[in-house]
Amino acid sequence: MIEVNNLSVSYKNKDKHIKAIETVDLSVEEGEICVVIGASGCGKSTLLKVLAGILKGDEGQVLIDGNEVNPKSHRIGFIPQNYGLVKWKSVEENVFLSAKIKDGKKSIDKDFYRRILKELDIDKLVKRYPTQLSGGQMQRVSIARALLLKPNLLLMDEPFSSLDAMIREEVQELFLQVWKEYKVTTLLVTHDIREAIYLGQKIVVLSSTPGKVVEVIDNPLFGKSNVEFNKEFIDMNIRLKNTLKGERIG
Ligand SMILES: Nc1ncnc2c1ncn2[C@@H]1O[C@H](COP(=O)(O)OP(=O)(O)OP(=O)(O)O)[C@@H](O)[C@H]1O
Repeated sequence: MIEVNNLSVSYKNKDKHIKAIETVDLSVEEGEICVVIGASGCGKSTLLKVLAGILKGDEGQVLIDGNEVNPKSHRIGFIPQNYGLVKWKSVEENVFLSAKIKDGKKSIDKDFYRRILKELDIDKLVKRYPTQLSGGQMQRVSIARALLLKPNLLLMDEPFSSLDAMIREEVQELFLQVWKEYKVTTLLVTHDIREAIYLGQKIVVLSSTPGKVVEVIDNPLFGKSNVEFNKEFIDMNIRLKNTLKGERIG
């Protein structure tokens, strides 16, 4: 279980002090997918970086199963917004990277590796380097790397944003399939309302900067495809839109 208690984070640049997140409380149950949605600049990436152990908060704490977050001891798969690929390593080496660091190359589940690469449609790109890939392809390599690690906690920062509509739906579905098999606790950040409704068992809405939690929704529409014209979906869409709009104005 992930617990974020009273978390505030700020950036200090020379004479400037930018508060990115203010007194955020949030919990994610074991095996749950929690989607965090909010306007651009509201602190979503900052929250994920603290959960990944890359950034420290000014106040508050982040606990994974009761222990302070520690990337060395916890198995955290992180898909950052800029994909986080190593430029001088091939696609294959990039995909192996996190699992290799954690467990050594010999322990990598090669069947799972082949399956993910095929389903993400990057199996023909394994010898290429990141500079030879499109944004959407780099995003899929980053997703493959995080999934191959078989993490206990998966942190995804707008992981499907560079994919075109058709591929996005396929990759979202693949993610749900893998999640159903491994039930990995997941925190996914997005500003796409449709994606939040499809992928979030729990949806947490953040206010505009500094990000505060304004609403937490247990989402009955989680994992349901082709529901865009159902009243329940339309109502949820309007509810989220209004909360986000209200927060931007307020
Ligand atoms: N390194 C930094 N130094 C100073 N300010 C920063 C830094 N990184 C982020 N910020 C500021 O902190 C706030 C939160 O940024 P963050 O990237 O977490 O937002 P976000 O919700 O992920 O945005 P987006 O949806 O556009 O990716 C913003 O006001 C941003 O300008």
